[in-house]
Amino acid sequence: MISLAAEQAIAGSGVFRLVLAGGNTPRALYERLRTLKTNWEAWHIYFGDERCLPAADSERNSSMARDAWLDHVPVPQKQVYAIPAEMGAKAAAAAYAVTLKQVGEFDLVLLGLGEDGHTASLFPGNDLGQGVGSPVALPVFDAPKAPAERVSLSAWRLSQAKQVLFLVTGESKREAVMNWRAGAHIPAHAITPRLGVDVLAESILLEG
Ligand SMILES: O=C1O[C@H](COP(=O)(O)O)[C@@H](O)[C@H](O)[C@H]1O
Repeated sequence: MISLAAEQAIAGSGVFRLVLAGGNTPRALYERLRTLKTNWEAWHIYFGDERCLPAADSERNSSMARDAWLDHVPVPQKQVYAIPAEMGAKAAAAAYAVTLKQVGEFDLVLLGLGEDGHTASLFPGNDLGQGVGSPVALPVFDAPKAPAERVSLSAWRLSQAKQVLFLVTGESKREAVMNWRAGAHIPAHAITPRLGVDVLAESILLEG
């Protein structure tokens, strides 16, 4: 799906605008993408969320993506738009909104799903930035998963995408997926691109 989305976007507009998920789930996929035959010069890489840690901290989502994939392919460095979370959540959210100012619809947004239903760094009970005209990026100070301070694209901005693909792996995510399927308003439910979302669920026994 990623390779097809890239081909179609590059054929249509000359660029492929991809938003990356963080966490552990996408690591294996990112490693596989190292061998993809594509025009890497056309790829523009954004991040759905980031943890407020020093720039090269190994727990950062951007570090994982670089280590697993981006440092191994010739994507121009200036086309990897990391969230400057080392500045602190508020300043980084404002700076990333400026970075995204000239960027229209993303071609593909990759997202994960936490056991509590969070996606990117949009956690249950927090402002998800769902309404039209919500801020592009939200500072988060009380994430229940460490670190507490983070930056997340809003649900509204993540939904400005031609395609959205959730990557979900492991039994521990089953309840969240079942709740989502049953219509529960978990944060993932707030991602509403015009063509809907795709969910790739691996190693999860789904009933019904
Ligand atoms: O903290 C985060 O969690 C979610 C899910 O991560 P996973 O390790 O369970 O796959 C991730 O999508 C998000 O980007 C990340 O910051």
